[in-house]
Amino acid sequence: MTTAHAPGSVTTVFAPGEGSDDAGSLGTSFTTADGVTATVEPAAETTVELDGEPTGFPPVEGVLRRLDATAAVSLSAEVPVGAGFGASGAATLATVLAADAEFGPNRDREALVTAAHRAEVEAGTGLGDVFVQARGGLVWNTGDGVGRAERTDAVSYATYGDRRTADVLGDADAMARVRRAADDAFEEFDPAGPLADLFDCSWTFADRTGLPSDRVREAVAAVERAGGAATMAMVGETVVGVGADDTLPETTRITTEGAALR
Ligand SMILES: Nc1ncnc2c1ncn2[C@@H]1O[C@H](COP(=O)(O)OP(=O)(O)OP(=O)(O)O)[C@@H](O)[C@H]1O
Ligand SMILES: CC(C)(CO)[C@@H](O)C(=O)[O-]
Repeated sequence: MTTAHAPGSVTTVFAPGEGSDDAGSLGTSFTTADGVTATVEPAAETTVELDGEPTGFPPVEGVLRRLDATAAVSLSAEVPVGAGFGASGAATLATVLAADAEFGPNRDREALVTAAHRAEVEAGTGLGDVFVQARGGLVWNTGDGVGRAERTDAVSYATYGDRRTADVLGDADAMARVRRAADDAFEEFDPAGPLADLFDCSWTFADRTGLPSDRVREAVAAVERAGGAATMAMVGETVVGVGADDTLPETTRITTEGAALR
């Protein structure tokens, strides 16, 4: 039995990449210390459980097929699933690291991360989360290559429900709005600046995409009234904020640690 952990990741601005699927998306994201743990054991056929309950998990099942492995996968999530924390990517990345260590043949890390990414793209559950989760930190690509900053800021959040990323990525009108709004947001982005400025600029992006629900809008407004800054975690019913500690009930922090065996 082998266990691996991958951090969650929150994407605040994104745009689909223009190149091959393997290039990942453009955007700004940060990894969260809270993530997903996967424990993998040999089994005649693949099964997945999440926090003790049997479930279907297409990108996890897909990445095992890519390794030509069958396994019993037990996932434990410290962040909500389907809520903008990249839990699907974290589950897939932790599974592929653990499965390769358990079954061999000890592929290099880049090959495993690429396999996780392809499984995410195929399932429609992510466009680049696993690259961020493999690295850790504040990670961005606004069109000039990947940048990374070692940040450990505290972040508060509230989650109001789940929303399938695949539904949003498959909506052509929504994605056209996303592309237009991202172009402007990338011009404002300053990776060395305070997180509050990133969240303000990200909220301008989110607002223009039309993706935030009324509940998300109300929570962002409440944080702003309390003197903080907040935005929507793409693509979930989740608000992340700084500077208004009591307004959002949960807390996590940016981690610089990427996915690893435990
Ligand atoms: N109990 C569950 N609730 C929600 N999703 C679940 C559950 N069990 C398994 N899944 C799977 O988890 C995946 C959730 O993927 P999705 O991309 O929507 O969310 P996420 O990765 O947590 O968030 P995001 O991509 O928005 O950051 C889907 O493949 C879904 O089938
Ligand atoms: C698709 C996405 C913007 C939202 O889940 C992000 O997770 C990504 O880039 O993989």
